[in-house]
Amino acid sequence: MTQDELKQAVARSAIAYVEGDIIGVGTGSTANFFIDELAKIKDRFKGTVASSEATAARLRGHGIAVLDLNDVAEIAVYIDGADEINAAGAMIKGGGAALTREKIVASVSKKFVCIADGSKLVETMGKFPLPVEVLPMARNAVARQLEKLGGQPKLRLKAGTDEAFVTDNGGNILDVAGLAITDPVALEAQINQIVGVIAVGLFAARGADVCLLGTPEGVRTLTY
Ligand SMILES: O=C[C@H](O)[C@H](O)[C@H](O)COP(=O)(O)O
Repeated sequence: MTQDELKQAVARSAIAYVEGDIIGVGTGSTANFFIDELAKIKDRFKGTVASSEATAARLRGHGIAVLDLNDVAEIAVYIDGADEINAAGAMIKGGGAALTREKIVASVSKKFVCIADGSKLVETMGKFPLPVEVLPMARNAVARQLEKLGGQPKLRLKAGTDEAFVTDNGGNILDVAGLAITDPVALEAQINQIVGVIAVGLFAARGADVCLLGTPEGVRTLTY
């Protein structure tokens, strides 16, 4: 099975977790497969809250309503991919630069269902560089603080240019390599304290409740 086939399989399995009127929808290639599956049952719910402009555009392209989070009191389930996930359901996210909105939508959702191909399950997180969204004026100041934590931050660039990548929120991203994340909850709290950080792509204090993991033997369900 290809990685895309594994992603498609978990996206299909995630449909069983869709509940309530409003669905929280993540960002990325796995989330995109999920959106395509969600379109097939769009008469079963009222609308969605999107974690990025790209996700909102794909949902609207399928004729699915996208609501402003300010108009939504409660989300039963949030479904999204991850760059890494550990045995406790803590994740690194933000490879697709949507970490801040993903964290916000996840924070108001009762259940977080992570959908990922098997390669994302790791023992110790940190091989995937940890994305940190920062205010542009603070990017060098934040980078110096991240170095003190043992990381090697690198400013994410717009593909094929030497200009800084700009997120949906007007922020920049520092991708921090070299961290062996043995205590994700503590590191998330520590990075959140750095002035100039908008959000860190560690989802540990609020991790996944369920992970649907695509493997060649089938979809494994991990619950936390
Ligand atoms: O910012 C992007 C998100 O956190 C994605 O959920 C994450 O990067 C995983 O993406 P993919 O499903 O493309 O591997």
